[in-house]
Amino acid sequence: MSAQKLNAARAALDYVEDGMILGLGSGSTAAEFVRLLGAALKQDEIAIKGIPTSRETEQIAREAGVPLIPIEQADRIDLTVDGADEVDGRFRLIKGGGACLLREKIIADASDLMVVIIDETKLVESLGAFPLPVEVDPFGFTITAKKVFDALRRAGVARPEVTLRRLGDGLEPLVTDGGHYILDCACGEIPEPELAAAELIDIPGVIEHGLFLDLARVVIVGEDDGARVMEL
Ligand SMILES: O=C(CO)[C@H](O)[C@H](O)COP(=O)(O)O
Repeated sequence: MSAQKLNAARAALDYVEDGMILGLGSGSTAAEFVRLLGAALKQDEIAIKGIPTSRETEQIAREAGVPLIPIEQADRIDLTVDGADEVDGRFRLIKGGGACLLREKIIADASDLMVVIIDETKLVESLGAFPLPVEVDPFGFTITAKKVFDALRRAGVARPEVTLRRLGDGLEPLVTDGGHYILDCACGEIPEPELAAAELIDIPGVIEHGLFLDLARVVIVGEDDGARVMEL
């Protein structure tokens, strides 16, 4: 775990208050937050209820002693703390490097506040160097992949490359917690993220995409010896 990720995760604890329902993000930075949260709950006299964004985070939360509730028991979520693959100056994000984007977006969208925790490498001038993950139904995914390519072209991406994400052995497709596939879309740059988002979500086989627009209100950038908190 890098010091920057750890420092970002630690700074996010300041946003946690007694009685909150918390969305627990996925990925290595969010996992660190969950572990620190578990340790803080043992020390402080506060109680929270967590809702994990992935099976992996659920496991980490259980090991850390963070109490969990099923999402169906919450009609709203106070705060979500999650990582990101890229963050631009308008707090627009690419997420889904860990293939958890659907649950992450459902939970972020249901939250009063989304706090994003990242290291300095995730800050970008414009989105798209990190391949955009698009979660699709396995049925007809080759047709959906062509439609995704066309949609990205219409959104101004010059030469998108759309690749099915596979497991480490390179043979089997990766299957998400929700039973879907991931298409990784190398774009280089996404000139108009809002247009790309609108085009992608219009495709029948697309379940969700990794562009998180107008969701994050706080970005905490971990540095080597602390953290910088930015609020919109
Ligand atoms: O979107 C995600 C998972 O779907 C993660 O938040 C993202 O990939 C960042 O991960 P890490 O903190 O390990 O760099």
